[in-house]
Amino acid sequence: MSPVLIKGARPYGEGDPVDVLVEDGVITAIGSVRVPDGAEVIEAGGQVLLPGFVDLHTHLREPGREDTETIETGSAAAALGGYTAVFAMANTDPVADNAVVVEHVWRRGREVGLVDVHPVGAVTVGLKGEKLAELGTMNRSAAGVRVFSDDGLCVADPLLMRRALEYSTSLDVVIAQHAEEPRLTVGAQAHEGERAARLGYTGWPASAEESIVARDCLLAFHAGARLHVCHVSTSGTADVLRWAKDRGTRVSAEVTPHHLLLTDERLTSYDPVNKVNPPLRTGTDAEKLRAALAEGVIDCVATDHAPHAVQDKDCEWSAARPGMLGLQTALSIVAETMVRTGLLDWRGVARVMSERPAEIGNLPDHGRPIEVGEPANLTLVDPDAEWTVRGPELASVSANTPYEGMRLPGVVTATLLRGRITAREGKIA
Ligand SMILES: NC(=O)N[C@@H](CC(=O)O)C(=O)O
Ligand SMILES: [Zn+2]
Ligand SMILES: [Zn+2]
Repeated sequence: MSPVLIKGARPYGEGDPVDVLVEDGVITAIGSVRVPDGAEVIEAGGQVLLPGFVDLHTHLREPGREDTETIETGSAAAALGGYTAVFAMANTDPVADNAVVVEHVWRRGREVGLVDVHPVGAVTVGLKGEKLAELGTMNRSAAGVRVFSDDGLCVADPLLMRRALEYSTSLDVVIAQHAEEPRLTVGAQAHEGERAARLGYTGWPASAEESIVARDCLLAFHAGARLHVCHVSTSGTADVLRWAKDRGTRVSAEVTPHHLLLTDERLTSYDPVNKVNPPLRTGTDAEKLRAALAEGVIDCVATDHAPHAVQDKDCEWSAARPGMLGLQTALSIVAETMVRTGLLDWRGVARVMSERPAEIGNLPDHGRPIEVGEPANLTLVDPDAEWTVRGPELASVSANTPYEGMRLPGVVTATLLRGRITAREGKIA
């Protein structure tokens, strides 16, 4: 593997530009560095250098729905979006609820080699919410599963959730919950509020999320277990998290880029590209979520990248599947909602997109400081450049981006995985 010299980059967007030399997958020099023989040179021109992003919440759809995304195409989207590691959710077909499936996903991710693909294991067999899957077997498999979730569905039974949390403590793994009380969201189509009412959609109330988060925080507290809350969407959930953290609960939480930027005002377009679970909420929710992320009450950003086929999106709202693409647009949405607004600086972006997710997902080689001797998982971002989102040009098989045609700030210009360039100038290397 040839050395890579990143010339004139600003780590965390701070200070004067420096050269960063990468050899054998490790950062070996930072400062003013002479170009070594055979080195690939990246002229950074003062761009922002960050630790490679880590996504705790991705749907890669393989096995089962390769017509919408594969581990290969999803990995490409991730690398182009600045990611060096992703956690692939278990709601595949077959479900990733056993060692065979999680090892398959993990191996395929390694073969593709663009990002580290860490399979999430299901909490319950077949995501049915009836009995616990063999968490220990998945944890001890080659895939080394460290995050478990029934995402797409909520582990609604409190006894089962309690057992999962208690069992998780002996494995030192985290249970990630899709917080949705199913009894409160029967037939739900959109955020419960004035807009949904006017359009005649059954509402998805904030309380369906908040009641599960409150319950789970209490269960986790009493079990001494680690809980991770997926895609926080309401300001009330942020309040519950603040309370739970204050009393010492081992809880972490993520917010998606779309819940930071988009609101239920989008409903009036009737375009199912805006249908997602949990639904787009109000402008006040989005504002409070941004503040909670800046404050650390919400730990990190996760994409909930959810590719869907044309026939599952280009249809009547009520028949459409929920979910939207996220991997290639996440950095730009964070730049727009958090950096341009002054809520986070680039060091803060490193925290919410790399360091915290790596800690929560227990990835010791990711989210590391940009220092000599550290693994070279790195992302170079041009903070001043802008680009226009075009669904069909994204690397995903699917094209269901809610940002179609939008001009966004922040362009990922290079991604390095263990010292190897995986993406460069918008192309897979
Ligand atoms: N977010 C979504 O709307 N959809 C996800 C499932 C999920 O994250 O709950 C999917 O798998 O399509
Ligand atoms: Zn979910
Ligand atoms: Zn999801």
